[in-house]
Amino acid sequence: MAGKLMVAGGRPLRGTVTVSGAKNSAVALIPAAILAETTVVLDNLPIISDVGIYTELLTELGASVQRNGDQMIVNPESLKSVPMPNGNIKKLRASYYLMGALLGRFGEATIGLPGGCNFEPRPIDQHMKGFEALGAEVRNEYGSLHIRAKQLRGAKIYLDVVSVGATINIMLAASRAKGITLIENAAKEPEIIDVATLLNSMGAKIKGAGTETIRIEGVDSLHGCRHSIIPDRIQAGSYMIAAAATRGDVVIDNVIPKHLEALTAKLQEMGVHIYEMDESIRVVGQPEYESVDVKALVYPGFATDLQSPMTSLLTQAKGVSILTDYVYNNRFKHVPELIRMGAKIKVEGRSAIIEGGILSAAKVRATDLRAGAALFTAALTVPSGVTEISGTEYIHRGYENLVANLRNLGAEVWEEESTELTAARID
Ligand SMILES: CC(=O)N[C@H]1[C@@H](OP(=O)(O)OP(=O)(O)OC[C@H]2O[C@@H](n3ccc(=O)[nH]c3=O)[C@H](O)[C@@H]2O)O[C@H](CO)[C@@H](O)[C@@H]1O
Ligand SMILES: C=C(OP(=O)(O)O)C(=O)O
Repeated sequence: MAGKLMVAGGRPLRGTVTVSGAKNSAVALIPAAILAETTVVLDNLPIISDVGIYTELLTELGASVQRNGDQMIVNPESLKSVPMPNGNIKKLRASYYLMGALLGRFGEATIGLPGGCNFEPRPIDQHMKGFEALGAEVRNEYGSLHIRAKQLRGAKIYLDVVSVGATINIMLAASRAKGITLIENAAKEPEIIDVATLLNSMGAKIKGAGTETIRIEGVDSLHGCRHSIIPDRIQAGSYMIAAAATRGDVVIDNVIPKHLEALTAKLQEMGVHIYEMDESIRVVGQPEYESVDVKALVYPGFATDLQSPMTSLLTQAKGVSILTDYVYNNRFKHVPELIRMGAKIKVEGRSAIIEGGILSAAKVRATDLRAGAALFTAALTVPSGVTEISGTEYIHRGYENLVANLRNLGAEVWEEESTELTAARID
């Protein structure tokens, strides 16, 4: 449903919120499951639209998929490598993992170019470079990639850019290649370790996930297993930022505090009080914050997926902060919308220069998932009036139960069906 999120801000968030499993793991683990020849059970799945679309994609491929709350049972016994040029494949970015998974399982895949949050061009040349190094032929015809290999063979692959998606896609295909694959300059995000853990439980032989060199010894077949998904560090980080922005006091539960170190350090530098427990983090907001400079980098640096909501928090600091994204060249679609809410922000190259000040209610549009996070964070700080955020379909890609969670924390938030008929802004 195209909807709008209505936020009457100005209330500090207080209480406890429990974070779901990680979107960026889930959307890789679900396709990884089809490499198995028997049933895979995934626990702690987030209930978000990306997972719903992936459930449909697996069904279209002939797998039997059962969902019970946060559990998914995938039986891939009747799976086929059906060409998937259009439809659901275009609805999410991580559909590209079906390329690696089908290539590993059947030696062939025909998959349309991915959709999802296109806040800037997001090439997948490194994925293709990896498949080709493994011996596959890749043809791009009418917006679909046809990938074929008579026999995948292990290879040494140096990634020109550190890419989460390319690292995982190559791991998926290489786990069924003959011989040894080395991925050099691999991404180190926790979700990569999660995927390697699942594949190893399925019988793969992967070492080094979480470091810059991953070694995969191909195996002849993979089998079913049961796996629990890691907590979503981006959802957790978003609640931490919202708690600080509203000067609230929130315990965020079901987190791995180590995954959030870069954010925690930055919040502390601003003056936010943070207490880490084994599986939870308490964030206690303060009346005043110092301005800081933030650099979004690959893991373990500050996550680019948190830079948009962080932009909103920095509007609450004294003075001028500079936020630079070194992962994406131009991930600032949230900035013009924040400016509509009275924020003083200038974008120069890959940096946003943010001057602190009070925001006001406005009608704004989320054009991607984390732009949505930036907007609900900003709206929660607005002292009076109701902010209307359209584009909730993006927000539902990555935040399980957002409205209920924020309401439990004392926010006045609700969702309404959008009556906008066109993409043009009518306000
Ligand atoms: C489903 C998922 O896990 N999505 C995450 C994943 O996206 P995704 O895996 O798509 O992002 P990448 O890590 O691949 O992208 C990092 C950078 O490398 C560039 N690049 C990437 C691949 C490629 O073949 N060529 C190339 O030039 C991209 O344009 C980008 O500038 O990591 C991003 C960076 O942490 C996060 O923002 C996304 O939330
Ligand atoms: C950009 C994101 O996701 P995706 O790569 O799935 O579009 C995100 O989670 O912020």
